[in-house]
Formats: sequence, C-alpha cells, structure tokens
Amino acid sequence: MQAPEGVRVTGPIRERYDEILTPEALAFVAELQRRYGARRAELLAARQARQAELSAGGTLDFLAETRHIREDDSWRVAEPAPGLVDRRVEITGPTDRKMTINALNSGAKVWLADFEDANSPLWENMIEGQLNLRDALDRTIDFSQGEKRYALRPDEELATIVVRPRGWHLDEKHIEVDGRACSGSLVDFGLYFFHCAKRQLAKGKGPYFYLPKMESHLEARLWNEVFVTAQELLKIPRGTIRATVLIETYPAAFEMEEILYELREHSAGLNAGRWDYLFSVIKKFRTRGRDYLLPERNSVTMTAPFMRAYTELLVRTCHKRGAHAIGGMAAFIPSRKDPEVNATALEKVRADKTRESGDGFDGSWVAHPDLVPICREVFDGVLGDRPNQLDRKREDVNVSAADLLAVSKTPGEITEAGLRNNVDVALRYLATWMGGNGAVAIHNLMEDAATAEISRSQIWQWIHNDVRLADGPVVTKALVEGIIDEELAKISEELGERFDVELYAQATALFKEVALDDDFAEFLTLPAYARMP
Ligand SMILES: CC(=O)SCCNC(=O)CCNC(=O)[C@H](O)C(C)(C)COP(=O)(O)OP(=O)(O)OC[C@H]1O[C@@H](n2cnc3c(N)ncnc32)[C@H](O)[C@@H]1OP(=O)(O)O
Ligand SMILES: O=CC(=O)O
Ligand SMILES: [Mg+2]
Repeated sequence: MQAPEGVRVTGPIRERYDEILTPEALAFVAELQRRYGARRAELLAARQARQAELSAGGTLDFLAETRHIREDDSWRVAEPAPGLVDRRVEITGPTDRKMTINALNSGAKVWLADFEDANSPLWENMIEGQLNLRDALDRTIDFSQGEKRYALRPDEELATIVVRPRGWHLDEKHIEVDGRACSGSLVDFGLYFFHCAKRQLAKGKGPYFYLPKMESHLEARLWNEVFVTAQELLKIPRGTIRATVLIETYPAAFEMEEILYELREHSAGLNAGRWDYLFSVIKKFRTRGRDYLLPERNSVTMTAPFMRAYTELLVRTCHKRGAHAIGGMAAFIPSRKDPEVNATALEKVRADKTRESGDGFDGSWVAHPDLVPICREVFDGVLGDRPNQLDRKREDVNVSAADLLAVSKTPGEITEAGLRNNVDVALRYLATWMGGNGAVAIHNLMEDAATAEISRSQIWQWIHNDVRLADGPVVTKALVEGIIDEELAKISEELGERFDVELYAQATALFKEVALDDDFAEFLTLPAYARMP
C-alpha cells in the first residue's frame, strides 16, 4: 500500500483496507492533521489547566468574556439540513456489518454510527466500520449469519447516517503523520468525509456528524475550522456539513450557547449526553469532598435537580437559536427472551421519552431496534404531524450556575451493593472492550465507555474522599481490592468456560490502574488503548 510523503500506516492491511486507506484519503487526513494538530494539543493542555483550577478550589460559571454572544438575540444556526428535519427517533450503535444493516433498517429517522462510546477502537473496527458505511451508501453491503440474510430496505426508508468520530483526546496510533500518531477525531472524520460526503450529497443528504466530549466553545471552533477546510479541499459548498454537539461534559454545560455560535453555519443542534455528563461531574470535582459527591450510579436519575437543570437549559438554549435539542440514552435494554425484562425496559424507556418530549426535546436516542416504536409513539404523541417542536421556546426556563452545580441535592446513598456493582460492571465491560467490542448489555443495562467511566471514577472518588458506605466501612483501596477478587470469582463461576482468563486479567489490571491509582486517568480509554495492539 502506497502512503503519501510523511504518512505511515502501521496497522495491518487486511482485505479491502486499501479501498479506505487510499493515498488521496491519507493525504487529506494528513493535511487536516498538519493544519490542526498543534491547536488540538493546545486545547487538550487547556483542559488540564482548567482541571488544575477546579482541583485547587475553583468553580464553573457562565463565561464573562462571551456574554455578548449570549445576549445577542440576532443570530440563529443554519436551517435543518435534508434528512435532519425530523429526528424524533435516533438509534445509536457500532458500525459492524450486521449492526449497520439493522440500524439503517430499524425505522429510526437517524442512525448515530458510532466510532466513540459504543466502539472499541481496534484498528479492524475503525477501518472496517468505514468500509461498512461506504458499502451501505453504495448499497453493496450484505451479511449472513446461519440461515439469516441481511439486506437494506429501499433508500427512502433508511435512517440518515450521522457519524460520531472519536473525541479530541484520542489518537489513532496506526496512522502517523510526520512521525506522530494522528488525531483519532481527524482520522474518523477525515476518512468518512473523504469517501462518503459526495455519496451522501448524491442521495440528497449530506455529511453529518455528532461531536463528543468537548469541554469548551474553543474546541467547537476548532471543529468548525476543520469543517471549513475539509469542504474547501473537496470543493463542497461551505455549510454542507452538519454537526450535533453532545453536551456531555460539565464545563460544556456552561458554554452551550457559545458552542452553537461557533458552529452556527454547520450546527444541527445539541444532545444531552447524560452518561458522560455524570462522569464529567465526578471527574471535574473528584477531589472536592461531599459537595460534589453523587449517590451510587444506579440511583442517580434524570430527575435529580442538577440533571433537570442541565436538560432544561439545553432545550431552551437550542430553541432560542433554531437548533434541535436531542435527548439521551435510557440504558434499559429489551429482551426477546425474557418477557419481564422486556416489559420493564419498555416501561422505563417510555417514561424517559415522555419526560423528554414533554420538556421540549425534538427527538431522542434509543440503543436497540426494539425500542424504536416506543420512542416514535411517545414523540408522535407530542409532535403529531410537525417534524419537531423548535417553536416551543421554553422561555419559562431559568437556570443559574448554582442550579447546574447543585450536585449535593441528589437523593440516594452509597452502599456496599453499589460499590460491588461498580466493580462488577467495570470488570465485565473492560474485558469486553479489550476483546474489541465497545457496547454490551450487562444485567439488562447498556454499558459503554461512558457508563464504565462512571463506575470506575465513582470508586476513585469514594476512596479519595474517605466515603463511608451506608451499610459498611469506609471505602479504601484494600477494601476495593478484596471486592475485585470476590466479584471476579463470581463472574468466573457464572461464565464457566466462557470466562476468558487473559481478557479478565487485562481488565483487572486496567481497572486497578483507573480506579485505584492516585493519579486519576483522564479517560479510561487512554490506558486501555495503550494496551491494545
Ligand atoms: C452513552 C452513550 O453514548 S449511548 C450510545 C452508545 N451506545 C450504544 O450505541 C449501544 C447500542 N446498543 C448496542 O450496542 C446493543 O443494543 C447492545 C450491545 C446493548 C445489546 O445488543 P445485543 O446483545 O445484540 O441485543 P439483542 O440480542 O437483543 O439484539 C437483537 C437484535 O437487534 C440488533 N441490535 C441490537 N442493538 C442494535 C443497535 N443499537 N443497532 C443495530 N442493531 C442492533 C442485534 O444485532 C440483533 O440482531 P439480529 O436479531 O439480527 O441478530
Ligand atoms: O454519549 C452519550 C452519553 O450519554 O455519554
Ligand atoms: Mg458520551
């Protein structure tokens, strides 16, 4: 395989990879990396500086220097693009061949094709995911499992593809530009844009993206600059790209309006990414004692006052600027085998979507095809024939910085069962992730990188703030180490021959690093990726 000057591909080149890793596509990605790699590094350093301020006693607030943007009522984001006008149901999931076909056929309006939370960034997953997206657009994608054959429905019935590239913090170590690993965000964005932008335009849609884990409007400005350059290089009209930003970090909640402003000619709205948001709340104030201590994971709900403040503000901010507000993921996974589990999942998801649609969201996420009808039914009930409810301005909403920061008003406690659950789920998830799969149902809940981050960071926070369990001792490293051994033994007994000794050994070492080490790993995926081939 021929690579352009200064570009080195170190991952194995398997069948058909050369169709994605063409010299032209690699040159395009390298151009983005050369133009924007240094700025990305500066913005990642700025995250560290902000964290140091918070750990030293600082707080988060709306920015004084951007007040003029918030107070200027004249600007709006771009009109909704074709395929993104009605987003009442969005399904998310990884880009393997079967899931690609199932998601596109699911009846959802949008498919979030995920290179992020639901994906383990194995080289094979990244490149084959790109191939699958391209094949889907060419309608050459097929798949069979046993007797079952998978094929796409007619184009007009398929979900609109919206790709979620990796966040700014992750590298793609198998593609080096001028001797350094390339940004994972630029690889995922660049390869998809290069191969699929024109294919999408030919179908009357466009290159659309979900942007994860941003921490400031300056990071959104960087994405906007990348978009402008990418469109120029491929001679595609400026403003063709559309991007929905996940508001899923604590700092970003204070910069929603500025993020929309930076991306306004490319914006397709905001999404309330609840799981990473919770992780970020824990992470940002992890050393700050009781004021920022959440109850155990499964008892924090969307009705906690600080979570309501965040989602209400998101809807109000979006609708003021003509942007879609998209709801998040209820983690309950239906079952085709267990009617009771299925009924519970449907009921919980219905309640979640009812709250969101009532609050003014224009649509929401589901994790599984069997949840599409419920989400559609609930949003149909509120939207009727209208494609969205952008006209519902929610001027009644008035959220202060103190409301967003009111973590300590969250009801619930921290118990031994909560601690054990965090250990058990994190171990199972990390073993799955190291095995190349980024999303899995565990105890009937969807687990992905964001939910696993909550589990391990809660444990870190409890250890470092001398938290006493409601029904037991103070949480210490030694206590957690004992529980790890016990939970591993239970998992091994339950899985029997399916217990992969090697993967669980890796998961355990990784979990100890990200939950027990005094240095808090910024993202668990960083040390996890370092351990990956
Ligand atoms: C915090 C966040 O970022 S949330 C967004 C990121 N997370 C996600 O996207 C998770 C998406 N969901 C999933 O990956 C899956 O639903 C899981 C892993 C949780 C469960 O998957 P499974 O164990 O395969 O569920 P199940 O066996 O019930 O699946 C039934 C069928 O639905 C398909 N299916 C399940 N979820 C999806 C999905 N999200 N997209 C497409 N197809 C799906 C399965 O492939 C299977 O297809 P088949 O009948 O043709 O074999
Ligand atoms: O990406 C979504 C989230 O909840 O995290
Ligand atoms: Mg997320």
